[in-house]
Amino acid sequence: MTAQRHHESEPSASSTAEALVAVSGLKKHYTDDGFFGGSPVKAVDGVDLTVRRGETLGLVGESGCGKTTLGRTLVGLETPTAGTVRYDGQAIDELSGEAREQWRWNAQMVFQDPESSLNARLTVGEVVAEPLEVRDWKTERERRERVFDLLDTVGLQREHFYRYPHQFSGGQQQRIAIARALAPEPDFLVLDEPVSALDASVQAKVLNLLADLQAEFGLTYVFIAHDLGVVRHLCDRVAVMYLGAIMERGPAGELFGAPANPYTKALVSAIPDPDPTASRDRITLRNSPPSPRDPPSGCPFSTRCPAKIRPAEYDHLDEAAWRAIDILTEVVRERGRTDPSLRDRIRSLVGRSPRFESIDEFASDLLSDVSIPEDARNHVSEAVRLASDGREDAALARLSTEFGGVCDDEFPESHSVTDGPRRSRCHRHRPTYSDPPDLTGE
Ligand SMILES: Nc1ncnc2c1ncn2[C@@H]1O[C@H](COP(=O)(O)OP(=O)(O)OP(=O)(O)O)[C@@H](O)[C@H]1O
Repeated sequence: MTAQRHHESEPSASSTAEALVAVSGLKKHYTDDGFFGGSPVKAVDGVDLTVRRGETLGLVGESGCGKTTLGRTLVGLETPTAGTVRYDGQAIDELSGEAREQWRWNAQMVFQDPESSLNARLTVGEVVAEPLEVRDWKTERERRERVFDLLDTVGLQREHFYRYPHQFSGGQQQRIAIARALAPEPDFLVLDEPVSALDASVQAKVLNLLADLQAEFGLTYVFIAHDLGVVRHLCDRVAVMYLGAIMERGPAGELFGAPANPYTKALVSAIPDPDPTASRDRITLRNSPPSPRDPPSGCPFSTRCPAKIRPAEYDHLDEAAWRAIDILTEVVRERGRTDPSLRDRIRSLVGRSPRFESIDEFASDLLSDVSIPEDARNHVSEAVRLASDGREDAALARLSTEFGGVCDDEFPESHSVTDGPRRSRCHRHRPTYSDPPDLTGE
C-alpha cells in the first residue's frame, strides 16, 4: 500500500513576504535503467519548506537522506520531478528569458570539496571571473577589478589571481569557491558541507568568513551539514531530513534544546556534549535507513523508530519481541523486493544463498531467545511459512495486519508542536496518542 504524502499548505501571503525561497510538495526522483533499474530513487519525496530572507537555515540528516539533492534543486541544478520552488514569490518553472537568468544569477551553491569543484586548468582569477564571463558582464577590465575585490572580500590577495587552485590549501581553495559563488552578487547561497573537507583549525575561519559575508551582503543561506554542533551554533532555524522528507523544523535553539520528533531526539542525543563531566544517554538507532527506492509506505522513520505506536492488543509484548518482529518484517520485505528471476541469477552466479532460501532457519534463530506469547507466535509462524513458500507479499500482509499500526500505514502529518513555528511529522503528536517519550537509556 502506498500512503498518500499530504503536504502542508502553501505559505500564507503574510509569510511569503518574508520567504525568499518557498518549496511545496517538492519531489526529485532519479530513474535509471541499470541492472537494478525499475523503481526510481526517491531522493526528495514531498518537501515543504520556507527559507526566510537573511536567515541561515540548517539542513541536517543522515547520509543519503536527500540534503544535497534538495539543495541542488533549490538553486536550479536539478529539475524537480513534482512540486513548486518559489523564489521571491515567483514560481521558478514559470520564469523565462531574463527573469530566469536573473534567478540563476541570484541563487548559487558552494560545494563540499573545493578541490574538485574548481577547474584545475584555470587560474584563480579565471575561476572567479568565469560566471561573469558566461553572462558577458561588463568589460574585461571591470571583471578583473571585480575579481580583485572578491579576492579581497574572502581574505585572499590580489597576486593570488595568477596562481592555480592546486597551489592553495583546502581552506584557501574554499575561499576561492566562495569568491566564485559571490561573483554574480547572489542573494541566496546553498552551502553544502562547506567546511567538512577542511582541517578543524581552518573550519572556524571559513565559518567566520561566511558569517561576515552574510552580515555584509544580507545573504540568505541554506547550510547543509553533518556536524550538528556547528549547525546549532550557526543556524537560525533547522530542518531535519529523513529519507526524502522533512521530519521536524523550527528555531535552532528550541529544536536542539527540546526535540519533538523521535528522529530528531536520536540525532540530538548523538551530539557530543561540550561538558565532558555531563552524562547524557545516547539513543542508538537499529539498522540503517531503508533504500530510497522503496521507502516504507507509512512514516519514513517507522522501520527504526524507538517510539513506534504498537497495536493496543499487543500491549503485553516486550521490546525484545517487537525488535525481533520488526527485523523479521524487514528481512521478508527485503526478500520480496528481489525479483525471483534475479534471485535465480544470483543463485547461479554465487551458489545457493542462505539469505534468500532459509527464512525458516533465520526466523527460528532470531526468535529462539525471545519471549513471544503464543497468540503472537502463531501469526509469526504463519508469516514465516508464507515467506518460505515464496509468498513474501502474503507474509508481509499477515505481519502488517497483525502487528502493524498507524506508523506503518500512514505518512504522518506535520503537527505544530509548540505555540511558535515548530513543526514535526509524527503520529504521536495526534491527540489520540501520547507524545514521544524520553527515548534515552535503552
Ligand atoms: N544523480 C543521481 N542519480 C541517482 N541517484 C542519486 C543521484 N544523486 C543522488 N542520488 C541518490 O539520492 C539519494 C539522496 O542523495 P543525496 O546526495 O541528496 O543525500 P545526502 O543527504 O546529501 O547525502 P550525503 O550527506 O552523503 O551527501 C541517495 O540514495 C543517492 O544515492
